[in-house]
Amino acid sequence: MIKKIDHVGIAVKSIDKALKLYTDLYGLELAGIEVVEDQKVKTAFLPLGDSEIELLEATDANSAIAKFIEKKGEGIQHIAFRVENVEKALKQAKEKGIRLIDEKPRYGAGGAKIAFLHPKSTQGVLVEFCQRDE
Ligand SMILES: C[C@H](C(=O)O)C(=O)SCCNC(=O)CCNC(=O)[C@H](O)C(C)(C)COP(=O)(O)OP(=O)(O)OC[C@H]1O[C@@H](n2cnc3c(N)ncnc32)[C@H](O)[C@@H]1OP(=O)(O)O
Ligand SMILES: [Co+2]
Repeated sequence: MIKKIDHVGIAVKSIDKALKLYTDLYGLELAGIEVVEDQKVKTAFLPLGDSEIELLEATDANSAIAKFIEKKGEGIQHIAFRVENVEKALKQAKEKGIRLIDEKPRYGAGGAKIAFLHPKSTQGVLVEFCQRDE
């Protein structure tokens, strides 16, 4: 079902500040910055091999990212698995009794279709299913 790690989502207070580390020290290239209103986040994608780093900054106090940082501080917030078809993946997860955060796909950065599983069902890892129609 999952084909690869599409990206690792890292919650940061400031993308500008975090970018210095990812570009200057790690030598990654910034591929793009996109605000995803629906998720109340600003994202910055940095390709890394077959995957990407996604830096996430809250655009609103009610953002999942704002709450995450409030409670846990900055850090790895989710892992995104690339799937062929998000709807199918959600159906399979639901059939296996996995608690869904999203019953239907939502808009993801770069026009991806994304949906989240609840960490309570996934050994404490917030998982994002991510479909990109390349
Ligand atoms: C757009 C872009 C893209 O890729 O295109 C994105 O990624 S958007 C990325 C940002 N958007 C999202 O993350 C959307 C999905 N996330 C959510 O709906 C929410 O963050 C959530 C439901 C996972 C948690 O909501 P919340 O913080 O209000 O809830 P709570 O604080 O009560 O958390 C409920 C339980 O989940 C745990 N918990 C909360 N957040 C995480 C996390 N990131 N990873 C692992 N566990 C987590 C808490 O410790 C708690 O466990 P305990 O009870 O044991 O303490
Ligand atoms: Co993501």
